[in-house]
Amino acid sequence: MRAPAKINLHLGVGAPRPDGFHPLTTVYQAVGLYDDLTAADSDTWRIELDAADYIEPTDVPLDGDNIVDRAADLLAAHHGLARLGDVQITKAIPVAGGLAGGSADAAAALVALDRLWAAQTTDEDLLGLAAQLGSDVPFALLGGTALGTGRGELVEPVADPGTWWWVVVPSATGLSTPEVYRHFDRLFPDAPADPPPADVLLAALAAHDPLLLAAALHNDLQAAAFDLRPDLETLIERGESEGALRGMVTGSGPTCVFLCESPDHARSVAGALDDPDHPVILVTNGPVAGAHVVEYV
Ligand SMILES: C[C@](O)(CO)[C@H](O)COP(=O)(O)OP(=O)(O)OC[C@H]1O[C@@H](n2ccc(N)nc2=O)[C@H](O)[C@@H]1O
Ligand SMILES: Nc1ncnc2c1ncn2[C@@H]1O[C@H](COP(=O)(O)OP(=O)(O)OP(=O)(O)O)[C@@H](O)[C@H]1O
Repeated sequence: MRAPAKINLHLGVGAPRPDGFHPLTTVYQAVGLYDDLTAADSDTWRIELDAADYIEPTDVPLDGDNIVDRAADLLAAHHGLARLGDVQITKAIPVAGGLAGGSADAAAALVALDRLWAAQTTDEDLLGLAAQLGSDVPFALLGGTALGTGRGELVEPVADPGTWWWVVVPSATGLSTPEVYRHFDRLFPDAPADPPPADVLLAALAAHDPLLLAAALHNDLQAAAFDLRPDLETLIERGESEGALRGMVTGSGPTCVFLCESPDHARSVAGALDDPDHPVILVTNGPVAGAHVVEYV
């Protein structure tokens, strides 16, 4: 199985609900950075990790705190099955980066274990289980480009013809998603109950106009991320002065993404940003498929 990272092209955040979650209007796009996951028959349960060289393996828990472990528990309980299998995660999505890497693994695990256990879970039930695992997990199943509402777990595909090019700049240290939301609450105690809508962004996507999209990119968590990590604002200013159409923090950060006109343009912006503070710079595109089976030959 292969599952993609996401970026949020629009992230409108409202005042916290009684359950503590924030109502969102978000536009997700799945981009071509992937975690791979395989699940094999076993009479025990085990998770192993193989991480890209820019990922610190100790950042990913391998015990019950791994979201794959939780996904397996939930799916097994749903069907009254025993949780058995050998799971191998090959991680390339930066950890705690705002790219929903854990959510990608959870989505991949649900689909891989459903096949391994011949459980034949319906799509509707898979989406329901995904939502219990995390707000970003249903989108990792769906992929493409989608409007997310509720706390982000209600997803529906939107029109996004063509391909967009992105430079993705992860950070050596992550940001905690709950901490960024808490800081948003401190900065914006009067946030509206209804999150800002995504209409302008959706129109830019449908028109496939890069300048319109650049102007429409929006992230209500960006101010909180900048406050916690002032270096991110400097990085975005640098990327834009190096010619990116627009730079933005994705999700709760700290990963920054830069919209570019073409693969060549993206490679040139990536080259200009390369420095000792940013040893990892990735060029990718979207939209791409959600969690899907890859047959290895
Ligand atoms: C920042 C985003 O990545 C944007 O897509 C998501 O909103 C985060 O989604 P996620 O990591 O799947 O988040 P969850 O695992 O559902 O929630 C983790 C924590 O983030 C905060 N959280 C998350 C989603 C949301 N709509 N409001 C929140 O306040 C809550 O403190 C929650 O306890
Ligand atoms: N399979 C996993 N991969 C990565 N992190 C995991 C995994 N399982 C549990 N975690 C824990 O979850 C935390 C958040 O990781 P993740 O990479 O999903 O963050 P994120 O990309 O910021 O998520 P989001 O964008 O959905 O808020 C990590 O710090 C780690 O402790």
